[in-house]
Amino acid sequence: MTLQRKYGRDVVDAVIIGAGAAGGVLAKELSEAGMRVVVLEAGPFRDPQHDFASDELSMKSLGWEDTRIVDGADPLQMGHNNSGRGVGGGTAHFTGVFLRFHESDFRTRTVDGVGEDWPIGYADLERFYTKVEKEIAVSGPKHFPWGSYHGPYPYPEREPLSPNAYMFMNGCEKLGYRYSVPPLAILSAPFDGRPPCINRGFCNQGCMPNAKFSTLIVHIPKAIRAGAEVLADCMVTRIRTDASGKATGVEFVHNGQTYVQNARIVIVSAYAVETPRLLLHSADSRFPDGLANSSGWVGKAIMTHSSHDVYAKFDQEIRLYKGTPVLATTQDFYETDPARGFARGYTLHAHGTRPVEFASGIAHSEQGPIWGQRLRDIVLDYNLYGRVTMVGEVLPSERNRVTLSDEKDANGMPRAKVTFSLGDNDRKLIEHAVGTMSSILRAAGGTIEFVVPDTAHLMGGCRMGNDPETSVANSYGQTHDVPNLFVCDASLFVTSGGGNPTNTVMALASRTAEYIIDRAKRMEL
Ligand SMILES: Cc1cc2nc3c(=O)[nH]c(=O)nc-3n(C[C@H](O)[C@H](O)[C@H](O)COP(=O)(O)OP(=O)(O)OC[C@H]3O[C@@H](n4cnc5c(N)ncnc54)[C@H](O)[C@@H]3O)c2cc1C
Repeated sequence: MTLQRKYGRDVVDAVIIGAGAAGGVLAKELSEAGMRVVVLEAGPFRDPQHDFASDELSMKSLGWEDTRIVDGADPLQMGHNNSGRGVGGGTAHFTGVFLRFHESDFRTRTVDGVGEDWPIGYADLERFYTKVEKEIAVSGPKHFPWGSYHGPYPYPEREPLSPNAYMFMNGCEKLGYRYSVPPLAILSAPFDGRPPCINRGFCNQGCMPNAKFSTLIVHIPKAIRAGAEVLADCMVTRIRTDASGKATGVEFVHNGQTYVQNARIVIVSAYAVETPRLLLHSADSRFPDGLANSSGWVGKAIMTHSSHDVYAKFDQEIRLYKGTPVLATTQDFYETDPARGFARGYTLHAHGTRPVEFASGIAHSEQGPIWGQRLRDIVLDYNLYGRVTMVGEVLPSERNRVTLSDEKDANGMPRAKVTFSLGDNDRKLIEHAVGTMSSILRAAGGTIEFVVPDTAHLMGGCRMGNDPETSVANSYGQTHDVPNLFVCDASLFVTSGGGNPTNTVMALASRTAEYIIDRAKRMEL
């Protein structure tokens, strides 16, 4: 079937590659400012009521399932666990924990002598955090104990209706750790035609009732109302440039056919693996090492969060499937404490899980491998398990990177190769966090049974910075080499922070949108 296009023959103001967390924000902001915008999204345009199912296995399809080659000492597990595909991107099946970064996250080199400083600080993002949180009615506590922002959040905190959250709070209480219901991009009361959460607990399978925010249901519909054209199932395979070195548009594939979209500004919001992959693949005679890559930093310093889970067995039922997965959190271990012997820190969440994730997790736990009758016996006791999960800072390393492999995908694009190894500091941090998680579970009355190594979230690979020799883009995502080419997504992150990243991704996108609108008005782009 031929692709129906509104702006097919036009040079639009902006083409946005990827309709995820950042792409959604940009599409809404730019089109509401009167710019003519085309959004190209590799995955489908889903309807939550028809296309989301309360089914753990079938909803794995929300993840980016194309093959990626992984290597390094700690190869990352790709797919549903860390990338989304389809309008909404990762926000369609993310957990909805909506934290701000702390001030120290932007200055780890200065404060702790590790990582790198960002070219911006918390203060530069503060009003964008506030704007994004208000726009999607983030629910949160009246007083959040950690970081620079202590609330109140736009909507009241969620009732922690989850036995796992109560278990966690009980354990923290006994040990003297502070805890809180986290800020969540999940409604606690009706907002903008959407209902409050009814605790079905299928956040990671896509929220059918629309109580959980995603750009699929919030930003993209607003962008379309403002005139944006959103084309789903369109995989961008190349960014085009002209003889003067400016970006002129993109090539994309839909149903096996290649199309071109011309634009005055090209914005890549394809996430931490696909953004560097596309820039590297867009090499031409003028940019032989890939677009925006005169520094050699495209693809470098990709990061994840360490995300070990600790499971304990209790005498009473916990039922990890009940309610919103994360309803209790502590950031008491977020900042560097020299006595611990490593830099930076982590967030801990009481984190629910469904049976398939439980079974596949414990099967490769540090106590494993576990399979066969033993696995069946353990899963029969699923209701008795409680779980705590960490979100640990992983320091950037030049060696952790995305490159192009020799293998090609169905569109003839080289598959991404993702090389990743944890560093010494990362391992010490994990060991400490596993100790803290275990002590909380024990204090709550549980017996530790399984420690499951895991990672979550991707960041970096096109880091921002002031120095064009050691970074890909400035703090607005404008690439140093091609002034009308922007990167705007999690790949801009300089460090990973020790908390969930999406509020920061969206705040950065909101800031970039303001910059582009301002420059476009003054004809400077
Ligand atoms: C299971 C899970 C739970 C999570 N929980 C949380 C949480 O609780 N809190 C939190 O803060 N974060 C969470 N995250 C992380 C969050 O999803 C990401 O931080 C966020 O989505 C990143 O936004 P982005 O705009 O950089 O990329 P994405 O949202 O991933 O969007 C990128 C989009 O680009 C599209 N794309 C890629 N390549 C191309 C191409 N060549 N052409 C066209 N389109 C392309 C993709 O299909 C995708 O839709 C979670 C993630 C997962 C997977």
